[in-house]
Amino acid sequence: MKKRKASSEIKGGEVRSKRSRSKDSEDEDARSEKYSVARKFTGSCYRSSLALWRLEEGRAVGTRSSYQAATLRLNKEDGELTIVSFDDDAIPPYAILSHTWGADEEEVTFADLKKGEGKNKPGYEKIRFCREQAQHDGLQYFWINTCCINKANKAELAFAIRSMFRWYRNAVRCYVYLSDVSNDAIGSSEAVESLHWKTAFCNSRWFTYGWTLQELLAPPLVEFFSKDGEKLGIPDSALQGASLFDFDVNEQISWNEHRTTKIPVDRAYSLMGILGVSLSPFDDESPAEALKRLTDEVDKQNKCLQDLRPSNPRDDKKRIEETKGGLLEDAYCWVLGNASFQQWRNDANSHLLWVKGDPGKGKTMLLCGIINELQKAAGNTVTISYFFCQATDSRINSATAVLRGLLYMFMNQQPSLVSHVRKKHDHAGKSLFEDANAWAALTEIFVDVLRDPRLSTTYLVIDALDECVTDLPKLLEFVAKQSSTSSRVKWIVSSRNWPDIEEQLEQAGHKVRLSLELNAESLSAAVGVFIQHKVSQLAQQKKYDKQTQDALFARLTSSADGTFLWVALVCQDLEKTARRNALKKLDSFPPGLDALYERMIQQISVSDDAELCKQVLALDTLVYRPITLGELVALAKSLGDIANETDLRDIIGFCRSFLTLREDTVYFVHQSAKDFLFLKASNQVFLNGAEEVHRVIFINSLAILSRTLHRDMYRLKALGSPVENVKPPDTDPLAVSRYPCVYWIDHLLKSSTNGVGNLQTISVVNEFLRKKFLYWLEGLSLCKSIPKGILSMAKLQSFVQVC
Ligand SMILES: Nc1ncnc2c1ncn2[C@@H]1O[C@H](COP(=O)(O)OP(=O)(O)OP(=O)(O)O)[C@@H](O)[C@H]1O
Repeated sequence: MKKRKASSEIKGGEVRSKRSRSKDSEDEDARSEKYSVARKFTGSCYRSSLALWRLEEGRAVGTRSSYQAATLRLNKEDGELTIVSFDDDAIPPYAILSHTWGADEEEVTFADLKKGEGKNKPGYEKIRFCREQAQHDGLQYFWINTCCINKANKAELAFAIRSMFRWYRNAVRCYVYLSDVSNDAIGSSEAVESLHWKTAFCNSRWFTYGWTLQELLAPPLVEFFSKDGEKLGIPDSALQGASLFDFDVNEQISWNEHRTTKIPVDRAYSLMGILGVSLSPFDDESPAEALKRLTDEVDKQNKCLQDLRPSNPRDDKKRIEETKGGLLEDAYCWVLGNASFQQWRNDANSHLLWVKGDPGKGKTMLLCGIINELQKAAGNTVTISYFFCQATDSRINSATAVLRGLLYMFMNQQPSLVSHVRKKHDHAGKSLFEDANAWAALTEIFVDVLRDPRLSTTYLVIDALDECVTDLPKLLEFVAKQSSTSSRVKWIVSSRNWPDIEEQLEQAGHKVRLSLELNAESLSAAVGVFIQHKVSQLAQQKKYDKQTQDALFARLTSSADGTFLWVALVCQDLEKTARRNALKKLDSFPPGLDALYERMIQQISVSDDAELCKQVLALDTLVYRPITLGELVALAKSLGDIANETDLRDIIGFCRSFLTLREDTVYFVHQSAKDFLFLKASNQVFLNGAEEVHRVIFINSLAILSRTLHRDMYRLKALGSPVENVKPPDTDPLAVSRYPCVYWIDHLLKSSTNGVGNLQTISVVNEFLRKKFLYWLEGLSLCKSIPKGILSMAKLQSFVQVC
């Protein structure tokens, strides 16, 4: 194999590769060498990505390992520049310079500084500018690509190219030095002056360079300066805010379309950081090949992220806030001044905050507010990963789902961390996150991420631990252990006052507890704000007079007992009550959440549709995920006389104190409503026991599946079509079969007392499997639920064996 000879240097954001490799060298060769370089990096890049040297006037001192970039420090005492080394996880705040390069001989290089030379070069002006600006901004450290990378060291150079986006992103400030924009017009009228620099600004070379795009996009704060060091008035807000993940890949690539790089292929490489992927430059690669390699890598990365996330926690947060009626800042901001919260936030030794309280006390909304506040305070200089468990949604009610969601959010904010997931995902694919070993794999990845020095200060938030239905003990053990290990990571979890949770979180060191019951005064004031908001909303909507408003306010205040949900449920009921009956109705709401639910079930019990309502409530309480109206109609067929969706909508309307419809899917208004029915009203809802309802769902499921499953349901024709590429037909033949397909075995197992089935049941199952087994597998695959199906089959096998 030929030895590859390549050298490159970074130029004003340009990577210049002096490629001396013969044309006929094979890719294989390049790849193998590239990987050997890449392997060398892994050792070092985790240890120290931004190493610093010490420089004194004209002379460098100190030690420095290979391929570490240098950052300059201004000595306060003598005003001299020093270069100092830091480990990656201990880098102090620094400024970074973005600029375009002048001629080679004009720039001050790393070698110049090492020899104590370069002060007479024109490029020293930038160093002087950056030093003064950083000093002005109270920053002792700054980084400039001309002189902080030893370009003679290939490994260091390649490492720098791959790390550049991160270095720009982690800088506290980025100064864009426009050497072709001057303030000559100063002294002219304000309008002329403004017009002058704005024209020069728009025409600046800086905007046409490929590499400067990432220098514009990555940093949290970008400021523009003329060559005279005058700050130009570009509003910071225009350059801040949206995460690059919010943009489509093609759109991001198009941003670079009109930019140039000295070496054409570098236009593709300059997109690496922006697109969040890492490639080592190949010799003799054409721009088209590089772009193809880049987009292939982005595709792999996207596939990995798609497989990783059970749902997007950011969307879940938005949905939860919306369905709970919108987040009121004044109803959660009390927590910011709370002593326990402040201790957790400010004390470096407090790593875990446990927010605990009874149902409906506002924990979920409080955590939504805390996330917003942390984001506001820290911007994108910290990583905030959060997850909202919801027992009613099987995608987000397990310990593995929590880790997947948190990891997904990490990757979203720090794409370089994806490498930890890719290591395993590239081999195993999606099953990595779903098979029997998923927990082991995910915890391993998670620990690697938490140990990665590139991870910035991090907040991890998990809401509603009590709604983690599968493997909660494992999750608690993991949280307790991990929250005690890393000082850069702070955790917040919330749950109801469950002794099991308390017991396991007890194991965590450095924890702080925030009990809502023990903060009754603050909570009561917050509920007061909420009541005020709800009363004025209702008054507007129902046109209440002053007397009704006052009576409503007084009644809600006296009975709420610090429970937001009680207020929300009463107001929801009043929305459906005629204005003239409001005061009368008001007196009928008992204080306390359970009493309120009890009254609501009583009301349903005396209505004309009592039986149907209870059957729907019973069925909805026992299904494993929220089901659509269509699925409900199909599953409820033999429960009563519900003939169609319109009837069903009416029934759900009667059950509105417990159920709500969103985009044709039936949800519980709140987890506590479902818990109440299951735990405290089971004798009213499950007239013949919960097993009987499970049995009906199981029987109906098999009937639906026997009717709808057949060969090639989506008419794919070709065998082996990847399920990711399959789109359901307009009229989906599986529309009502999805739920039964995935969950029929769960209902079968729950329909028998002590897990033992009778012979009649076994023969029904036998008949179904004999006739439909392969079609069922096809259905599971189209529902993307093969892993769940396999686990269910194992359970079925054990069940059949004991019969
Ligand atoms: N800050 C807030 N802004 C607006 N509404 C709020 C706020 N806090 C609570 N609420 C209202 O109170 C209801 C209950 O709040 P939330 O769901 O957060 O309680 P919880 O303590 O998480 O309950 P559970 O433990 O039973 O899940 C919400 O549906 C919402 O209507």
